[in-house]
Amino acid sequence: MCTAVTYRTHDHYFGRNLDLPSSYQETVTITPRNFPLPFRRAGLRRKHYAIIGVALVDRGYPLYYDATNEKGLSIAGLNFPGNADFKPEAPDMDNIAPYELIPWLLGQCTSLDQVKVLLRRLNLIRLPFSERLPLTPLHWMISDRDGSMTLESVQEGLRVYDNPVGVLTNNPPFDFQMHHLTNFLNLTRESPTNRFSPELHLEPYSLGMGALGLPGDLSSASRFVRAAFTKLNSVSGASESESISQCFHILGSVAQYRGCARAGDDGFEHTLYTSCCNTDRGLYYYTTYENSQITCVDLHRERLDSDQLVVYPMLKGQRIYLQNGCVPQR
Ligand SMILES: C[C@H](CCC(=O)NCCS(=O)(=O)O)[C@H]1CC[C@H]2[C@@H]3CC[C@@H]4C[C@H](O)CC[C@]4(C)[C@H]3C[C@H](O)[C@]12C
Repeated sequence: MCTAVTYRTHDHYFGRNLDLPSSYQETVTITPRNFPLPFRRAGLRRKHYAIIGVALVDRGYPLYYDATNEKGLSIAGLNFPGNADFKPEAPDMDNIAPYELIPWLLGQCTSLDQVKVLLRRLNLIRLPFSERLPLTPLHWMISDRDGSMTLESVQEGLRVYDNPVGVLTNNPPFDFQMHHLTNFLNLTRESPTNRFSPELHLEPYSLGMGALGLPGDLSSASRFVRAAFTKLNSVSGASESESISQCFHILGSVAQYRGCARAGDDGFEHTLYTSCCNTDRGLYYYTTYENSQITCVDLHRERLDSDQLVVYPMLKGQRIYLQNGCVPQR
């Protein structure tokens, strides 16, 4: 499963964990403004906003998992098995395949208001990218500087929710996740006082007891609550370094460690990468499961008027700073 979050200090940040048993060869991919973007049922778009994010490039097409455009609009796709339902083509609608949604919206929109206009005509269709990469059940968090929304194509149709938390995980559907927060309305960052019974003398024995009851497991419902609590109580300085550090810590609170959640015969769910994009400046930061050093790719260092994709492999090996010249064995 996955988690996406936004974080705001001086600048705006959009990040996600990608949790899977194994990777697909994803890369940090920049789609410049003149890269021709073919849409299977919605024509060819020759000019669009530039996009940076993580994608699998297949047959020359950027299959984005999460991305931000040069105007700071961001989208992440997360697994939504059993609930995502894509539709047959419909006349007078923008018929968009799920894998096309990110380039479709980020190519044309600068804000959530513009996205909302396009969503009125959007029909997410049951059209796979290829035989090797079939349809996968996704839902999306879409964010700009001022807010977030959740997009779910379910049996009843397209559901668009305001997302005042700025967090998305996986199942169940988003209206459940929001309502579920009610169960935790009593949690607090402050030290609690005894409300259990005036007949007993009960005192906290540790800091952090105001959040006793915050779910610690890796289920998507629990990760939603935990990421929300961590994010909404986050305090950090506004510098770039302090901001991204805090954003990585929020995502770290819901990261998955290999071995704790079995994923079928394929192995164990683990956080393949964590990203945090400064959406105001087009800086895409990431770490991987075995590389805790933060790596950054800058959208604005590329030739954004080009027509060629730019692809950076994710740096995956652990990088250890040898402070006194030590030589780790093996
Ligand atoms: C699996 C991932 C979600 C992570 C997650 O939640 N994992 C829980 C697994 S489990 O449910 O717990 O077992 C999602 C997130 C984004 C997705 C890609 C989006 C582009 C493209 C769309 C095409 O249509 C199919 C291939 C394609 C490359 C997609 C593959 C896969 O679907 C990706 C990686």
